[in-house]
Amino acid sequence: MSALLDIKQLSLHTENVRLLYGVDLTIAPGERVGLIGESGSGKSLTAMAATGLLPTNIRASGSITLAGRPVIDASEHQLNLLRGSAAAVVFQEPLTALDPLMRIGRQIAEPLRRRAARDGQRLSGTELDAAVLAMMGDVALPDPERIARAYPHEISGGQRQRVAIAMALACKPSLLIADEPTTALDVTTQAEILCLLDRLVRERNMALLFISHDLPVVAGIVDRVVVLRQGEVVEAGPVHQVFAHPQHAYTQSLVAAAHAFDTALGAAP
Ligand SMILES: Nc1ncnc2c1ncn2[C@@H]1O[C@H](COP(=O)(O)OP(=O)(O)OP(=O)(O)O)[C@@H](O)[C@H]1O
Repeated sequence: MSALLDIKQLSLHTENVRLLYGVDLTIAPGERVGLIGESGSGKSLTAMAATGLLPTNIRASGSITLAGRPVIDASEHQLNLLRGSAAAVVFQEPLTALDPLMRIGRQIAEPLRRRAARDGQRLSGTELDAAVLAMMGDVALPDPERIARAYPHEISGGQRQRVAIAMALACKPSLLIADEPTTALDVTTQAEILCLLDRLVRERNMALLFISHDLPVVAGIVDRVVVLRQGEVVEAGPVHQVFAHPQHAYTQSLVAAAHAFDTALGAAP
């Protein structure tokens, strides 16, 4: 089966700094891959490069193919055709994705309308309202009628992340990129959002690129992991294998830290 996302020998650099060195990362349709590494290792830049969202001061070399189309050096028009339908991104901070001055219902309606137009459909106002409420139900937002009328600052952080997920899913992407989607949330809400993503990705048969610095978080949701350190891939493989037998000293330290945390939790009164 041909890859949905195929990154080969991706290097990124600014005028005078190398940020990523020869990264390879492939995701098949429906596959779930974790990209892990410490802060500053290049995880977000890899995701931005995959969707053609790199800051203008960063140059890329190597090759990236998304849904069979080249991404590096693609025009904005070509990238706009890929964004949303081939891949959609959920960011760490949901407010990044939300317009503070627009009601939640309208924000979810916009990608739904665009997706329908792309499929050659024109939704009436009533159909669009119904689709928005259905989408809010899919991401388990409570009291959807009230939240549809609310502004982003009037709902909780966890609810905002559910809205951002709804907006990403409204585009029906083949690949969902989740860039540390639970880091800004408290522990209980983190677990709920992880469960939600896990369920939605399975139900919709989407591929997932899950970015995190936290190996145990990733382990529960992906099939395979790629470990980045200082801009280089140091290890990659099936998640259970990497967890049980980490080969690289850096991965070993991540696994040891996770076990130490579990032990500390087990010992807590
Ligand atoms: N526009 C930019 N110009 C120059 N350097 C940048 C730019 N954006 C990111 N970097 C640098 O590239 C490196 C990788 O950044 P990136 O955001 O991909 O890390 P990350 O692994 O996602 O970290 P975190 O977990 O903290 O989000 C960092 O050293 C960062 O400072």
